[in-house]
Amino acid sequence: MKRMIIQGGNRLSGEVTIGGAKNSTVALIPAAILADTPVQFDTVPDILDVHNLMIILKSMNVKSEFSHGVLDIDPTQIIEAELPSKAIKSLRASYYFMGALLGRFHRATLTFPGGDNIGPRPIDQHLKAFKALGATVSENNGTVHLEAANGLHGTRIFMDMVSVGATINAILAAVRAEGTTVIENAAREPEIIDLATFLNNMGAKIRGVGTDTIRITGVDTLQSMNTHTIIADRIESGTYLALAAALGDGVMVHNVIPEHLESFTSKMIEMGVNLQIDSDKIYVPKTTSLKPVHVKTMPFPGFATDLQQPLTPLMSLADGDSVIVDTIYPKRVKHVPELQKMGMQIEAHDGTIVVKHTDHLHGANVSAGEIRAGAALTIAGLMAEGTTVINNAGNILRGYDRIVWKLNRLHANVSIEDDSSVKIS
Ligand SMILES: CC(=O)N[C@H]1[C@@H](OP(=O)(O)OP(=O)(O)OC[C@H]2O[C@@H](n3ccc(=O)[nH]c3=O)[C@H](O)[C@@H]2O)O[C@H](CO)[C@@H](O)[C@@H]1O
Ligand SMILES: C=C(OP(=O)(O)O)C(=O)O
Repeated sequence: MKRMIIQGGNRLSGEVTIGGAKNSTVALIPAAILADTPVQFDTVPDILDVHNLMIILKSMNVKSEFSHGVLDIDPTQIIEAELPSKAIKSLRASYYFMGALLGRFHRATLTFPGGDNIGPRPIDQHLKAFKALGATVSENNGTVHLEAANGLHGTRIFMDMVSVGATINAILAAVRAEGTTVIENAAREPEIIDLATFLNNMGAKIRGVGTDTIRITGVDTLQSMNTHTIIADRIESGTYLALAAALGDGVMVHNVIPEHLESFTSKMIEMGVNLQIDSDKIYVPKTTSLKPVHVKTMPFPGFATDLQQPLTPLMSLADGDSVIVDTIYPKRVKHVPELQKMGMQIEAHDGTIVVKHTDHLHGANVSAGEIRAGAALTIAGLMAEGTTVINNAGNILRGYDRIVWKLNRLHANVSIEDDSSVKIS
């Protein structure tokens, strides 16, 4: 098990550069197996999810190499093989191999994915989309088998709820299907647009991404001609903005797409943070007084569920009660009892989180139950007096690019140890 050790109390200042979006990257890597040529991605975040996806690729004889933010994938010698269930279970997005393998081989067998433990995460809409496209679905002992014996055929799919994962999986399966597929009530997250940009540049015909109706006309081949640069991670951006406002003496956050963060930055401005927003960077000055806010998480462009936790330490500095209602994952409250251990006045009841003004946080031994709970604990640990040990720090490293290095460059004092007490960066 990995632990993050934080010596709290340092004020932060300087510059930080945001990496490529985790939620784009983890869809782009499975999408790469749909190509008939090698593909290359740039600004790839160095996160555990990427390394686990590379293990899954290897099991299919797909070579990949990752160095200095560039990931090369060669799917031209791909074979059908049993996929490693440990790697599949280590992340959520392994379920994108369902759509991608269906698109490539018209069949797929996978164990159920893992990912953050944030309440029930059914995949009924993914399976509904595969069935509509002509696949049969059978489940046995935690394994899903998909088979489209007569190929995949374009169809109309109305999603019962807005789902990022189901929208992406439907695109992956439909992109090489025969005919036209229309996805209605589709998710509109920027990462879906990024995926479609990658596929369209290889010859796919995907129209309407970013709206709730996506039209995909299947093509016979996908061929990559150029490097795909992954969009900036809006959740990592929001995390550093919140951290900078909570304990910064002036922090510049580079490589940000402000349009992807409007629901978040507008809340910070409402709190009284004087953000200076430029075209691709945001400066966070030292904050003096903060007002409480109410947040309701919604599908994009609403306030992201992945950003409610990183905002809680900042909310604890406001001069009143802030309220969070997570409508996407009402049970996503793993950060609450851990933050309480550090002295934060925070409570969760019936799907509502209330954060009260807290004068003093102290270091504690806590656990990152999921990635964004880990982000909240990291910020709280940096604000607290004394030492904080965050157990299960692997959950943080699943999705935060080179976080120890980035934080220490801002003058934090953070390290990661594993069970053998070996320090890693
Ligand atoms: C790898 C990735 O991109 N992960 C993101 C993705 O997760 P993920 O794609 O798993 O989340 P979804 O958008 O699918 O989930 C949205 C809601 O729909 C429900 N649902 C979803 C699918 C389904 O078949 N049935 C169903 O009931 C879920 O339980 C949830 O309440 O979007 C979430 C919501 O923005 C983010 O928190 C995750 O960071
Ligand atoms: C919930 C998240 O990730 P995943 O869907 O990969 O578990 C997240 O990034 O906050």
